[in-house]
Amino acid sequence: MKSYMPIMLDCAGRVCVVVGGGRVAERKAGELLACCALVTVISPRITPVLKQRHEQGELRWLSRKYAPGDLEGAFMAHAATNDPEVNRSVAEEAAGRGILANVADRPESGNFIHPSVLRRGRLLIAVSASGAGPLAASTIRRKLEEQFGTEYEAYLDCLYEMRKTIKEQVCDPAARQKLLKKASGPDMLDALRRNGFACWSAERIRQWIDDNQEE
Ligand SMILES: C[C@@]1(CC(=O)O)C2=NC(=C\c3[nH]c(c(CCC(=O)O)c3CC(=O)O)Cc3[nH]c(c(CC(=O)O)c3CCC(=O)O)/C=C3\N/C(=C\2)[C@@H](CCC(=O)O)[C@]3(C)CC(=O)O)/[C@H]1CCC(=O)O
Ligand SMILES: NC(=O)c1ccc[n+]([C@@H]2O[C@H](COP(=O)([O-])OP(=O)(O)OC[C@H]3O[C@@H](n4cnc5c(N)ncnc54)[C@H](O)[C@@H]3O)[C@@H](O)[C@H]2O)c1
Repeated sequence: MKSYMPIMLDCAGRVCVVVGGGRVAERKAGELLACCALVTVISPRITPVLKQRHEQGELRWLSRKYAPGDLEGAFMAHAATNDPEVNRSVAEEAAGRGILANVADRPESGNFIHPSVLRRGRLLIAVSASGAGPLAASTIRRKLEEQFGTEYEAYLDCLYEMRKTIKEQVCDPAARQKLLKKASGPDMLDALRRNGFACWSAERIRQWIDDNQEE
């Protein structure tokens, strides 16, 4: 069985090339734009959504067929055309340049695959069936959507503020570690739930630190 390394990749400001302009290219470009990559789509035809995003200045579109050399300067490439030969050429160029490549029709000729993704603000859950079947991954992701509702966005935003304040205000390493552990535990989720998931004020956070430091 193929075993993949899961990582969270920072693509912000990096040139990511998507070859092809159909439904699959649209999905991959969407994920890239969600993480602030500089997206270039190369395809004679593109979907209405990609066209709109191009018109809004969100991505670059080269309205032509792929040509070898198009990956120069790219951080990552997606081969997502409906022509297996073209996808193979893109994969070969990417391999020659040593860049990250995802190949839609022959995943084994690239060096990464996409998981099914659930985003709740800072919370990101990625599910992969390691190539066994994308629809299985997306079914599991849908189940997780029920379990991890939209409240997790507010919860993690609040936790972020709490951790920042704890790090700023508590110098003693042992006390700090104890508070960070407590803030990340299930009690905090319950406390926020009781409060309708409204984020605590800076004052309320400081109060919580004082109360819990004394224990
Ligand atoms: C999860 C998701 C993420 C995403 O793409 O962003 C994803 N595919 C999704 C949808 C989807 N894929 C396919 C259909 C049509 C129905 C069907 O055929 O089943 C649909 C449904 C649709 O399009 O709506 C067909 C398909 N997919 C691949 C092949 C080629 C092959 O397997 O060899 C073929 C046959 C093509 C053909 O025969 O023409 C390959 C891959 N697809 C992967 C990911 C990677 C493995 C992930 C894993 O196993 O964990 C991998 C290996 C490479 C990659 O793409 O990175 C996304 C769901 C998003 C969500 O809903 O959450
Ligand atoms: N990995 C996945 O998630 C997944 C899911 C479904 C399908 N697929 C596979 O992905 C591929 C694309 O699927 P789709 O539904 O987006 O297809 P599609 O037919 O909707 O789009 C294909 C796109 O490729 C472009 N194209 C064709 N030749 C080109 C060239 N020489 N240079 C640049 N662009 C070119 C076309 O203009 C079109 O925009 C297919 O091979 C399909 O088997 C993968």
